[in-house]
Amino acid sequence: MVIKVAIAGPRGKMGKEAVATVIKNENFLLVSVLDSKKDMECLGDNIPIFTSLNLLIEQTEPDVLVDLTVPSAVFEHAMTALEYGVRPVIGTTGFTDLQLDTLRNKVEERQVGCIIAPNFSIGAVLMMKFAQTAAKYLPNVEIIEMHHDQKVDAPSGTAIKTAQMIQQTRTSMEQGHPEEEETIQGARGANMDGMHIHSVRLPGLVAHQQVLLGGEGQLLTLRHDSFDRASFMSGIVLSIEEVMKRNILTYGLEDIIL
Ligand SMILES: NC(=O)C1=CN([C@@H]2O[C@H](COP(=O)(O)OP(=O)(O)OC[C@H]3O[C@@H](n4cnc5c(N)ncnc54)[C@H](OP(=O)(O)O)[C@@H]3O)[C@@H](O)[C@H]2O)C=CC1
Ligand SMILES: O=C(O)C1=N[C@H](C(=O)O)C[C@H](O)C1
Repeated sequence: MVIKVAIAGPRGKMGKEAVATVIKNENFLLVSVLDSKKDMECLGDNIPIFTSLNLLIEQTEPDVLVDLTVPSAVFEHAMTALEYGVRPVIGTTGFTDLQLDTLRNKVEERQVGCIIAPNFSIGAVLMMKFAQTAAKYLPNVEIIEMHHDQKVDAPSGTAIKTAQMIQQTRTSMEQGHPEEEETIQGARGANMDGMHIHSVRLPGLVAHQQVLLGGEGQLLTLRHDSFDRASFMSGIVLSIEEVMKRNILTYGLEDIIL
């Protein structure tokens, strides 16, 4: 069966790559795209562009909506898609806990699959999994995520997901000196359950993360680098295929890939 796919954010850095990936996959048919401004009638290959998700769904009937947009738009896109029975595959980051819970309830109510993947690259998923295992033995954790300077959310979705996975194995505790004080606010980064997350934004970067795990006289460093957005494409293909088989909300690709 050919899977009918729509993509939100087709002119973005990720969206462009995803459009090319879906078009060249013979098991998928790109039926439409959702843009914030319709300054073209059609994308190449006569793919219609919509600015209204409702109209896009009613007129082109996709099976799956791939969202690669912005934190301020993605939640509404996902809720609308689920309402229509269209399965979201979401790469966009910046969800609040409340939004994730609301989506989970919506998926349960509609019984329609939804995949939220903070990171589509296999290397990043492995890094998160290895960090989760390591933190059981080395519970002093600092996460340093580094991205291009056009990124709007901080910390990255990958860093948040990494810390959440580590929380499942690490005994909850504060780190550093009990009386430590910041001379400049923010110097110790964000504090998630005692773990510290530091966000670096620089031109020239794509997506990079280090997880530092300290112990007595030792340091374990786990590092992943995406040098090119091609690194995310096989995860998008897998998610489109997998979301068609599921009726639950899947948050993170570790349960699918590993
Ligand atoms: N899960 C993963 O593996 C990855 C996730 N990401 C995430 O994907 C998202 C996109 O990243 P990236 O491509 O770098 O960002 P870009 O800023 O390059 O692209 C975002 C695109 O979304 C469009 N857009 C904004 N609002 C809407 C809307 N309401 N409807 C439709 N389109 C809209 C923008 O159009 P305009 O500028 O005209 O408003 C723009 O073309 C981010 O949240 C990022 O964190 C990125 C890489 C990997
Ligand atoms: O904005 C990006 O570029 C990326 N966003 C995702 C995140 O927030 O973790 C995934 C990847 O790191 C690239």
